[in-house]
Amino acid sequence: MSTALDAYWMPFTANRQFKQSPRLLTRAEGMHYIDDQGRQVLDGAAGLWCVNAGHNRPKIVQAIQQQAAELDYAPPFQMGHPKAFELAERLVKLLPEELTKVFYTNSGSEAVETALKMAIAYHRARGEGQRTRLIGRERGYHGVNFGGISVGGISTNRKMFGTMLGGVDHIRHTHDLARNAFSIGLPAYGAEFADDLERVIALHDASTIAAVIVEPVAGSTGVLIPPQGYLQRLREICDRHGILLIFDEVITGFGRTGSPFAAQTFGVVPDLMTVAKGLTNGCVPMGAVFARQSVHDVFMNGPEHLIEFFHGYTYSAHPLACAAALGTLDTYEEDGLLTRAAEMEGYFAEQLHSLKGEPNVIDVRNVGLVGGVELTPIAGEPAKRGFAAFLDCWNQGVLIRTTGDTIALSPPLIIARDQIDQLIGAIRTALRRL
Ligand SMILES: Cc1ncc(COP(=O)(O)O)c(CNc2cccc(C(=O)O)c2)c1O
Repeated sequence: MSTALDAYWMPFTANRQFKQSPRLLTRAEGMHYIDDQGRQVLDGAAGLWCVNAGHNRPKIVQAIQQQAAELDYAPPFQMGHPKAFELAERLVKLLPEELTKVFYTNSGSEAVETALKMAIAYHRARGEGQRTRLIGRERGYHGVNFGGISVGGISTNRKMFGTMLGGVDHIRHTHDLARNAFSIGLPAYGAEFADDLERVIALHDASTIAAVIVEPVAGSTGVLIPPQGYLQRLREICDRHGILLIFDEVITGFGRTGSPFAAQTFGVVPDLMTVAKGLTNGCVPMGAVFARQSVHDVFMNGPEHLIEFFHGYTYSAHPLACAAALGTLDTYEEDGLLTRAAEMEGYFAEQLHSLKGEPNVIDVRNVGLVGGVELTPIAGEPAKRGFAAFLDCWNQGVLIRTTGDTIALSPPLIIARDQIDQLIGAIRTALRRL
């Protein structure tokens, strides 16, 4: 099948290189893709960190098919449909009890923009409208909209887009190769890195700061695992200064770290939480912001006929997305997937860390069913070794993600031991050839 490739301008892709040698996926089932050559490819990336239940799960497919035939679209402004409310009630039951409200979006980037706006509007509603500054973290990834790249800390995601990135600052990242290389699970050193927030607060004064946003596990930058005690310290500092803490759980949400959410894995409850990806098992675009009752209630003042929060999207709470999410939660619950990463963590870590000592491996990091293998960059050609590893694994029939010179693994949570062996074996073979 020869598909014309010219018109589609692809996202986050080396378009010219791809179109010279395209990689097209045509089907998927369970742990595998089928490419346009009929090759079976093991999915070591859950698509893009999102297909947590594995591909083409029947309950999800049926839910989408049925919904499309019943109610194709319902306006979410001043109108509703039952599944939007049913889904919100089910999601809240999976969350830490403090998080009781669900605001729907259509992606992780939109969830981040929503949370940032919600944080600033919250302080205004409390009479502290001067709290407009947002604090992100170096190496953070919070999607690609202007708010997300402003609080984000990856220069390649920011440098092309001008100066609309004001009103933010960043705390330092938590990567510490010197002390924490090859840590199994949470690194022992680095809780004190959270104290960098006190430096930023001293510079700007807490009275000007609305929120801090971090990924509990920094995914896109190359899987940085939070040092023991680090997130707890961030929480304490935010509480001390009346600053909202936002956990961006677009990647860690829905079982990735061994609990439904990283907040539960690490025992720290944020004030706002952003999710997407695993929310619908990647099948229909959807995101959400989970909020504490205390945040929500500050908005619920004034005349009852007035809109309390002037924000939302045409496709918020889309019926197809809600149906997909409900089918996804059914599948997670039936297969015990929201805690299976905790059961598989030990074996996954054992196999992943067996890569220590392979050529150019300078660190291995893991928690739950997410892992990072950091490689020595080729001098003067950053990311080239990483991409070569990706291509070599692809040619072996295994899909991995690489970010810079780090291999990022986030397989569907249904992965079996022999498939973990296949995944790690393909990486080992690739590393010995690079
Ligand atoms: C923490 C976090 N926040 C927001 C987003 C944005 O979500 P949307 O893409 O749905 O707008 C993300 C998305 N993260 C993401 C998306 C695509 C690829 C990769 C990768 O690291 O290979 C990571 C993310 O990881």
